[in-house]
Amino acid sequence: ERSTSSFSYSSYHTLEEIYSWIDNFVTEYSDIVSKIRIGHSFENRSILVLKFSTGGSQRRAIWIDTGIHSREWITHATGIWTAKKIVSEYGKDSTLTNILNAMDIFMEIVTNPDGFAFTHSMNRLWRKNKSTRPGVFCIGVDLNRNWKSGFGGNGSNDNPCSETYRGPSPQSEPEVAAIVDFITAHGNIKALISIHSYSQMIMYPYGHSLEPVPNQKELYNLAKDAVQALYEVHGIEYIYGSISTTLYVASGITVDWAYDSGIKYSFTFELRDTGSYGFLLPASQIVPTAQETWLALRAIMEHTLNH
Ligand SMILES: NS(=O)(=O)N[C@@H](Cc1ccccc1)C(=O)O
Ligand SMILES: [Zn+2]
Repeated sequence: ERSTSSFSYSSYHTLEEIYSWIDNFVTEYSDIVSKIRIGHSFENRSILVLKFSTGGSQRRAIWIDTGIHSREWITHATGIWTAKKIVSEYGKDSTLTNILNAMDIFMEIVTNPDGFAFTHSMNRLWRKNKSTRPGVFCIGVDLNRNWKSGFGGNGSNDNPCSETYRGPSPQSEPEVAAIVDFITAHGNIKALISIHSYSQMIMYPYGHSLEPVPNQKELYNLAKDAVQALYEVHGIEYIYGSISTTLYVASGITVDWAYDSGIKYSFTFELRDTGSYGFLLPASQIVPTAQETWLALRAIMEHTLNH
């Protein structure tokens, strides 16, 4: 099917279906979207990023990633829906149009392709990547503990059999190194949003320490506005604050690295729900979740545009 019109945005999909959708999507909307291969996974799958751009070069940009934890299927599904929303709203929604007339958006939908394939084939609740090392019995590194900022601290584990195994060294995992290299080379990313599930939270750095970041008040108020915008769609209540004070201490995480790299608008989302279904959120909640999440994303992107 060449067009994306037969694709169900209210279903969960396999890795192959998502990669095929990406090809159809960039073909169909080639005037505004392109596909970039930023690297490959441990098992040699392509790591793909969608670039939304209306022109210019090296414009300020926003990074969004979903699926860094492979079992969090609602996040990939939300990313796909959001990609379609962006191309549908450009020229219609004035806020989004203003954002895309001045900035680019980069979206990595399947940030952990090996783990994601494994959740379909063998273990629905797999979280980590699938890296192996000589003499190490257990498989996989927690890609949200492998980043340089705060690496090795509390809230990460040096036991390879742990679900929060940090890996042997910062950026040891190709899935993390690919993003670090891309964002560093780009040099003009102004906001980063890393999307997880579940718990219904919008949080900002730091995770590795209880210390507030310099612009904590600004991030607190922006998170508050984003949570309110989300609530107004379907009445779903999120909590918000810094990661370490709102959730728990976690070290070597994406958003701490982003913040310390100069991306002052770094956020992490925990989507629906609060535990009734958890990682097994029914497909019937995909579109409602994506619809409400869009308002929060747009609020953060608009603030980034204007500051
Ligand atoms: N999605 S989750 O269930 O794995 N929870 C996340 C929570 C989290 C998300 C972002 C930064 C630090 C911590 C985790 O990585 O532990
Ligand atoms: Zn997660």
